[in-house]
Amino acid sequence: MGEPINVTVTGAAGQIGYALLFRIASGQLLGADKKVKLRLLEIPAATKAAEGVALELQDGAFPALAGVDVFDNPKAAFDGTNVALLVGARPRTKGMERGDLLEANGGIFKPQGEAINAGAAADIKVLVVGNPANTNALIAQQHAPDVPADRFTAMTRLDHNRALAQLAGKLGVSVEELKKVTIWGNHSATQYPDVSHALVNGKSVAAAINDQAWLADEFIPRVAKRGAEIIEVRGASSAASAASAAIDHVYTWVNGTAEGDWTSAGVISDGSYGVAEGIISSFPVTAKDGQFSIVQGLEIDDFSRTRIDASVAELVEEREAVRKLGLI
Ligand SMILES: NC(=O)c1ccc[n+]([C@@H]2O[C@H](COP(=O)([O-])OP(=O)(O)OC[C@H]3O[C@@H](n4cnc5c(N)ncnc54)[C@H](O)[C@@H]3O)[C@@H](O)[C@H]2O)c1
Ligand SMILES: O=C(O)C[C@H](O)C(=O)O
Repeated sequence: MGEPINVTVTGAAGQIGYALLFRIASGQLLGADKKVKLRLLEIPAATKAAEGVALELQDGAFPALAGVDVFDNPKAAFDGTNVALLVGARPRTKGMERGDLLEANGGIFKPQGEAINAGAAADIKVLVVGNPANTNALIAQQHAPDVPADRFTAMTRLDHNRALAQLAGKLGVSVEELKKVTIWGNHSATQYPDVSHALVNGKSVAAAINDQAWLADEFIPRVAKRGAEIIEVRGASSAASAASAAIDHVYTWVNGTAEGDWTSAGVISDGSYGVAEGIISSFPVTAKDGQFSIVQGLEIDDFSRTRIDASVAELVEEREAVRKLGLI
């Protein structure tokens, strides 16, 4: 199995943490052939609860789990870490948009970025889940100048999975029959779930659905507002599905995308598709040898252009807002 891989999870005593940690311990984050050492970071008021989770992890007797440590200090928690899952942040409640959390949560990601810069392993990979995920990832990245910028990613895999599930339901197929679905932009209601390149068993999804009104007026808002729907129906923000998407994101990053397919992830923009350089935006990405690459050369029609531009404009505004708050 080789040396254990250090995985730091922030917000370890929270809802997502509880759903996530046991899946990591069972080997689903990186592959069952790799041992993991968990490093749980919490605020001081919640370290006791995190210690309780650590006891339960021990009780799972997971062969892939090489150890669990609990920290209340980011410098210690990120020291030598290979994979960092930045989950710890306040979730929104009914009636809020994720952007409303910028002021409440943004401050968490500056010291964490600095701690990653100071002590993480050279191969560090960071996934930001805490909302607003894209801009929080940007804040962390901006405070880690010695870490390659492409190691900071934000989670839009949950949106991607939601899109797959909605399309599979509409078409009466299994999710594995779908390929090349894309989420563009922000993990917010402005995101653009795009099926214009998507395939079902090798044929165009748009042609198979043959209903532009359903795509524009039902599918897109359903996916983009699913987080709010979960909060409304469940009474709390999504947790197990978010944990599942975090597992998928990192597993794909490390183990690669399948030939002829791609996934969606918030990655630093190099200006591809006219997306403002330097923001963390969701793109269609492939993964190979532990690296995400933005899929190049896709045709963007007028409908897609308008939607991508709207979400990117929101991300640029969020960047301005955190500049004004002195967070970057
Ligand atoms: N990107 C996505 O798709 C997605 C999906 C679901 C939820 N989320 C977001 O994930 C975040 C966590 O959600 P949750 O339901 O687990 O919330 P939660 O309130 O149950 O847990 C959050 C935990 O983070 C801890 N925390 C707060 N500040 C911290 C810090 N500075 N360092 C370490 N830990 C800290 C809290 O003590 C708490 O235990 C929220 O911001 C939520 O909106 C994102
Ligand atoms: O919507 C939220 O606030 C939680 C999360 O980002 C989600 O998409 O479920």
